[in-house]
Amino acid sequence: MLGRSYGKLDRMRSAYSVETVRTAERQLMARLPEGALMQRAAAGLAAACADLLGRVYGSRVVLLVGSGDNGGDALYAGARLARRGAGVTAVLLAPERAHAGGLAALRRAGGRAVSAGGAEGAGGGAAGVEELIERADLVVDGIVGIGGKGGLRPDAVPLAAAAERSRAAVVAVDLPSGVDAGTGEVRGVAVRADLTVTFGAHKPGLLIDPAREYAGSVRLVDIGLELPVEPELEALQHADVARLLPVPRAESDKYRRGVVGIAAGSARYPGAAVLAVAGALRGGAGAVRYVGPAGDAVITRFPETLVSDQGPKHAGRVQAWVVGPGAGDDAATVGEVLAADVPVLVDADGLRLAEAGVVRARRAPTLMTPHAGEAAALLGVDRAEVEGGRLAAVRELAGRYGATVLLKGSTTLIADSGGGAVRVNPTGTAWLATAGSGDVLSGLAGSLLAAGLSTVDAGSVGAYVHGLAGRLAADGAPVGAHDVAEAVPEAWRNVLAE
Ligand SMILES: NC(=O)C1=CN([C@@H]2O[C@H](COP(=O)(O)OP(=O)(O)OC[C@H]3O[C@@H](n4cnc5c(N)ncnc54)[C@H](OP(=O)(O)O)[C@@H]3O)[C@@H](O)[C@H]2O)[C@@H](O)CC1
Ligand SMILES: [K+]
Repeated sequence: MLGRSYGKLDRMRSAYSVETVRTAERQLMARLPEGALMQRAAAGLAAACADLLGRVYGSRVVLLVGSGDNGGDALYAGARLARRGAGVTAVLLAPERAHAGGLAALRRAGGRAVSAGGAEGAGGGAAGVEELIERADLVVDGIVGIGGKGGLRPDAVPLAAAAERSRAAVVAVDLPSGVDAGTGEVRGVAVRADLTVTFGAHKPGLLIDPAREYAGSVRLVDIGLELPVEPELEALQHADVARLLPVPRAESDKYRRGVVGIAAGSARYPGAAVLAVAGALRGGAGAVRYVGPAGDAVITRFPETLVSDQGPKHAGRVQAWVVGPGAGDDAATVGEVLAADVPVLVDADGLRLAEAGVVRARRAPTLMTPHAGEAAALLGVDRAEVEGGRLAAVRELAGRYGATVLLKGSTTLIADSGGGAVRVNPTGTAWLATAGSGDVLSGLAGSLLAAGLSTVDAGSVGAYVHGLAGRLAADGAPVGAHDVAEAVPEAWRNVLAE
């Protein structure tokens, strides 16, 4: 086996909960002159806006300004842009509660302010405001940030809609207004940004769908916060994955590299077995052992597979098992695999057939890999509930089963039952939503388990490489699951080349 220890997680992209960010901000603010943090935030925001505009002088900038400090950031950044020659108009959602210092700074710099709803001064009135937004070059969304509760309020909805219609680039301040910073949930309308400039730390909502989709690309502005070692969420990057990928040593033979057992497929669904083996052969284990009724199909496609028609118990030693893809109703095989004292990955039909009590009682680790529909069935809730609240769902399942759970989707999440940071995969692509793609992932991640990675690492590295393989294989066109499996070596090389 190739045990790989993972030291300092210094390169990961991390996200921190709103409470953690608030605490860090309070501690820092106590040591700094008043307003210093907001100036740092505004300076970073204005620089990002200027980059996006290219030419600041003569550009038309509209600020959408709510009643909190998020609006304050927008106003101070607007003042900086106005000083560089932009025509800046602030649209105030609550004129009497807008950040006073920010508003004064904007006015001093030559910017103007109008009310969002009423006809307060020239250019006011709802229709006029929407027209202003539609004709802008840049819209800055400072409606609400980490202080937001619930979805966007009704008075802000027409502004978000006008920003979406507009040809202007939309920059969200800290977060797109209307998304839940902590969970990634989106209730009703939210601002759709091209760029989100976030301060101090990523918030979970910026990394998890559906909110992530609203954020566009995300730029982090360092405002000097000191954050705890363990984040709430972490996303591996190329360098992290490169350090985790198993590398054979000079003295390795196939058994030392690990043998992965695949108990999958049925006479009716041989394809799932073939695809799981296709993933497993490219996942770093030294050998792939296949057990089940689809042996002929497997050996025809992959003659290097060790095929057995005995059950898992008599198949010979493996360092990890994958069970479930295309398994139909074969509960006996699932039970036999779960009784083995090695790491087990349970996918697809296997999820339905694995009893929670049995999984919880296992001494060796278990990795479960449901998609949203399967997770919903296990939790007894609607699929929409899982899709809308992915972070809560993955944590709940991990707790119930005492297992590591990988919840598939465009932002795949991996949670350990022991708590700790949840991993989020940044390489997903919609092209991976294709039949059999999950079978490839289960083989790949199972192979990484056999090579000695922990369940959390095998799941997150598997998802990362699988997502990258999907992108490389697709390259803008539809692909089949076997194309994804074949692109795994290229994805692997791509990671190591960094
Ligand atoms: N702290 C720091 O050091 C730093 C903080 N910084 C910045 O401050 C931001 C946090 O500021 P914050 O705490 O003032 O809250 P914020 O996000 O502006 O919203 C609260 C206001 O919005 C309102 N509101 C609530 N829900 C709403 C909804 N759904 N739809 C519409 N409105 C809604 C709510 O109104 P109320 O409920 O009172 O009527 C309240 O007045 C943070 O994201 C970052 O940008 C940076 O400058 C760096 C330094
Ligand atoms: K915002």
